[in-house]
Amino acid sequence: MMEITQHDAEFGQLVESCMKSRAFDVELYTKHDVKRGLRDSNGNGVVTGLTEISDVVGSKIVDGKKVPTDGNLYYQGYNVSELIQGSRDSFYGFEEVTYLLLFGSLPTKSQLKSFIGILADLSELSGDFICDVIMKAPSANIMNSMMKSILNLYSYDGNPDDISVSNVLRQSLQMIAKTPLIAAYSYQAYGHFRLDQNMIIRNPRKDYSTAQNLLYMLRSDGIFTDLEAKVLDVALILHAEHGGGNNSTFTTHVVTSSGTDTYSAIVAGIASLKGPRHGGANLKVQKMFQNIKENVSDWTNVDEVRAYLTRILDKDAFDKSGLVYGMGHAVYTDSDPRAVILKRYAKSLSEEKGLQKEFALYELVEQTAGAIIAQKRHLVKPVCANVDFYSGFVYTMLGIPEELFTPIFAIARTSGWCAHRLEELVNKGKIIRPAYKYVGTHCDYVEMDERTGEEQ
Ligand SMILES: CC(=O)SCCNC(=O)CCNC(=O)[C@H](O)C(C)(C)COP(=O)(O)OP(=O)(O)OC[C@H]1O[C@@H](n2cnc3c(N)ncnc32)[C@H](O)[C@@H]1OP(=O)(O)O
Ligand SMILES: O=C([O-])CC(=O)C(=O)O
Repeated sequence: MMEITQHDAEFGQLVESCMKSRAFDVELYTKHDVKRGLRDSNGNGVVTGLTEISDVVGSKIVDGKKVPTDGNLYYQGYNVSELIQGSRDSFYGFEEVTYLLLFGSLPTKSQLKSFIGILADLSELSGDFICDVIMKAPSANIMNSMMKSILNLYSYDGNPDDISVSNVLRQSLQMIAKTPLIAAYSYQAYGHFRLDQNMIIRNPRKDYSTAQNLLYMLRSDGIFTDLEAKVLDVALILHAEHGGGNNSTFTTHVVTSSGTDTYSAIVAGIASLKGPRHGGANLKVQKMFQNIKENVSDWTNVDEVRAYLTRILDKDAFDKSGLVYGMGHAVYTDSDPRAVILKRYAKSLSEEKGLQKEFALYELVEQTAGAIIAQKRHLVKPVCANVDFYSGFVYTMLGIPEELFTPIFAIARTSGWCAHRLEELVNKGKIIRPAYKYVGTHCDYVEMDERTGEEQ
C-alpha cells in the first residue's frame, strides 16, 4: 500500500493549505450568535427534542437562578440509585433497567423472566459469523471491531432496512443480546492473533445474566465471584442511559431521523462514544493515571499532584490535549451520581485487593483537579468527577483488560440508544437538520490556465 507521511514535502503543503483555508476568526461565532456545541450563551444545551426515557439533573433553581447541586439521574422517572438498591439481590439489574428503558415501566416478576428468556435466546452468534467476521482483521481497538461486526450483522438480517417499530424492536433486542458476545469474542481474537494469548470462545450460559456472561466469556477459567458479577451489573446499569443530548445518543437521533437502518444507527452511536471526550475517556483516565504514577514521586503530596495536573492542563504533560480526563460534565456540577456510586465500589474493592494507595491517588486527583480546571478555564460552575473517572479502576480490579473499558460502556448504552431510536421513530421525528452560517465569499470561476494557487 502506498503510504503518505507527514514528513513528505508535498503533503506538508497540503496540510498547511488545509489549516489556512479552514480557520476563521473566533469573533464570528459571537457576531452570528452561533450556538457552538449546540449550547446557548449560558452554556446550556439547546433544546432539540423531548424525551421520557431519562432525566439528567445537574442544577436547581433557587430564587429564579440556576445554582449547582448534587447530580441525579432518573430512568423513566426512577432514580438510578434506587433502581440499583432495588436490584441488590439479583445479577439481572441491567436487564431490568433495559426493560424499563424500552417499555417505560418496571417489569413484573413474570415480565422480567420472559424478557430475560428472550435475550438469552438471542444471545448467540453463528460459527460462520464468528469465523468470517470477528476473527478477521482483529484490532487492538475493540470499539472498531464492534462497529465492523455490527455492520456485518446487516447482511445476516433478512429484513434489515424495515424501520417499522416492530422490526426495529426485534433488531434492538438482537443488538442488546449480541453486543456482549461481539465485544468478548473480538477481544479473544485480538488477544490470540496480536498478543499470542490462548483464545477461548465460550457460548454464553442461558442461566447467566449479561454481567455474569461477560465475566464467563472473558476469563480463561470462566470463574468469577458473586461480588464481581454484582459490581459489573451495577456498572452496566449506570452506563445504560443518559438523556437525548449526550453525544452518542444525539448521534443516534440524528442518523435515525434520516431513516437509516438499526445497524448503521448503533454503529454511529459507538463511533461517537469511542471519542476520548465522551465514553473513550474511561480508557484515557487509565492511561493518565499510569502517566501520573510514573511522573509524581510522592502520590500523597498534594502540591506535587497539583503541579502535575497543572502541567497536563497546560498541554505540557500526558497526551498534550490539555484535558484532565474523567473530570467535568456538560450538565452535572457538584457531582455526577454515577461517579459517586462507582467511587464507593472502587473504595471497597481497593481495600479487598490491597490497592488503597491507588485509590487514595484517584481521590486526591478528584479532590484537586476540579478547582484547577475551573481556575485555568475561567469556569464559574464547579467541575466534578464524571462516570468515566472511577470506572476503569473498578474494571481493572475485576480483571477486565483496558481494551474493554469503552466497549463495556457501549454494551450498556446500546439499551439507551435503542430506546431513543424507538422514541424517535414512534414520534415520527422530523429529519434533524441544523444550519451552518456561510462566512466565506462568493468568487468568479477561474480557468485552469489562469490559476496562480493564491486564490484561497
Ligand atoms: C460519558 C461521558 O461522556 S462523561 C465525559 C467524559 N469526558 C471526559 O472526561 C473528558 C474531560 N472532560 C471534558 O472534556 C469536558 O468536561 C466535557 C467534554 C465532558 C464537557 O465539556 P463542556 O460541556 O464543554 O463542559 P464545560 O462547559 O463545563 O467546559 C467549559 C470549558 O472547560 C473545559 N474543560 C471542561 N472539563 C475539562 C477537563 N476535564 N480538562 C480540561 N478542560 C476542561 C472545556 O474544554 C471547555 O473549554 P472550551 O470552552 O474551550 O471548549
Ligand atoms: O451526558 C453527557 O454529555 C455525557 C455522559 O455523561 C453520558 O453520555 O453518559
